[in-house]
Amino acid sequence: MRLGGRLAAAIDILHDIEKRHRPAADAMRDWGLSHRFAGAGDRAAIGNFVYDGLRRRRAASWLFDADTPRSLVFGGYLLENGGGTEALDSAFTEDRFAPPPLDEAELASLRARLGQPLPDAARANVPEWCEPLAARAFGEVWVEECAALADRPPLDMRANTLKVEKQKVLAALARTGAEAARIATNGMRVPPVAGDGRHPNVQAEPAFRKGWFEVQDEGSQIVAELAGAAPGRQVLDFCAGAGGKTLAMAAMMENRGQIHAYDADRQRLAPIFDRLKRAGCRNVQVIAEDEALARLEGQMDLVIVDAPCTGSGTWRRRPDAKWRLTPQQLEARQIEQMAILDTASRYVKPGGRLAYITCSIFREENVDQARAFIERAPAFHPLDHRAIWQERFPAHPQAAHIEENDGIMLTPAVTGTDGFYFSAFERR
Ligand SMILES: C[S@@+](CC[C@H](N)C(=O)[O-])C[C@H]1O[C@@H](n2cnc3c(N)ncnc32)[C@H](O)[C@@H]1O
Repeated sequence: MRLGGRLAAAIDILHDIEKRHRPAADAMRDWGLSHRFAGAGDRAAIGNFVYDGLRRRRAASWLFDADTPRSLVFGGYLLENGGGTEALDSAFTEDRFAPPPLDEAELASLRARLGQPLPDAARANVPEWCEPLAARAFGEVWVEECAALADRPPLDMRANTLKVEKQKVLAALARTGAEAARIATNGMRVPPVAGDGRHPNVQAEPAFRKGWFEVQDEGSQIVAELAGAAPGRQVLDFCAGAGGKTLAMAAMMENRGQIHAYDADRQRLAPIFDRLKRAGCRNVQVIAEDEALARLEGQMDLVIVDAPCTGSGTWRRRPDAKWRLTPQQLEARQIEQMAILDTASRYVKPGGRLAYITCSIFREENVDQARAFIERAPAFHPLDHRAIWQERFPAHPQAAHIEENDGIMLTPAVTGTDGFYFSAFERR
């Protein structure tokens, strides 16, 4: 396929996403199934057009003065690749599968706006109702912080030290372009793709099948490290899901002590069994029965709550979720977070630690929850987050937003990772 056909395909996929309110990944997959002639390179390029348009929706629609699949794809293309309207001309003239060329209104808007500084709202690229939330979270740098959430993400991995050292994994992955990550101890990173490129399919590598590494955002690795799991401890991962944090903690514990992995939704735990086996984790007990959970009350050295949240910190990877999110969903997540913190705290033993994690950037799900929890649960007090960070990552004192009593915030702009929040409390 040539550029014109690829752009047209991206527009079709965005129409499908919009009309049927479905996740971008599902629409992409269905398009692939009904267009089997498209090769891997075509799919990657089309995927980039779809995701770039969604990441930069406000900027693209400002450029065209229209919020349509067409303006998202063309705008995303121009913003990502630079250049003027002539960059699109060849797509229209040399390909009969191309979308109709730019009309007078589109050209007029582009002539007036292309090359002009973007207004704040367009640069931030978040839904209008999220702007005050972002301003509350980041103060005067909210536009820069949100703009970084609209960039293409890197591909991050974690070397599994239960099996092998990071250097050996990096050597095995040499042809993928993976390098040591900046902060996470066992992190490895392939930088964001450029142009119509795509990330290597690392899960097809023999090293992956051997359990030498996991695909995991560096921010997720960092918060797992901050939680403080150590060999010999008794740990409850209360929202274990597919086990991303569980696996990282099992490696930190060198398979000594015990991790109890629980999730209210058993279906979410399904992938954990294969992952544990592949990674060689032998100290993880997946909790399937409520009685088994009840026996842990007041017994745990560490309970981690990787809470269900809006996922606003992951908008680089799931930009379609950014536009689907509603204030009602934010409110529902806050109510769940409160209830889960209260329940999970029962399992912490005196002197033990409760770690609260979200992949959200909103204070409403982060600091507000941490402070409200302390109010409700006087047996707990916040730990010194500066000390926790300094102990774990002494070489990177500036790499996160840290407030001593209020927790640690990782962001694409400051940490170079997805957005994450971490706070920890100790039971007296
Ligand atoms: C952010 S995800 C967990 C991701 C996982 N820890 C990882 O690192 O891969 C949040 C999880 O919380 C679970 N959850 C939601 N409500 C819960 C509750 N009341 N108690 C325990 N888990 C809950 C969800 O099923 C979901 O799997």
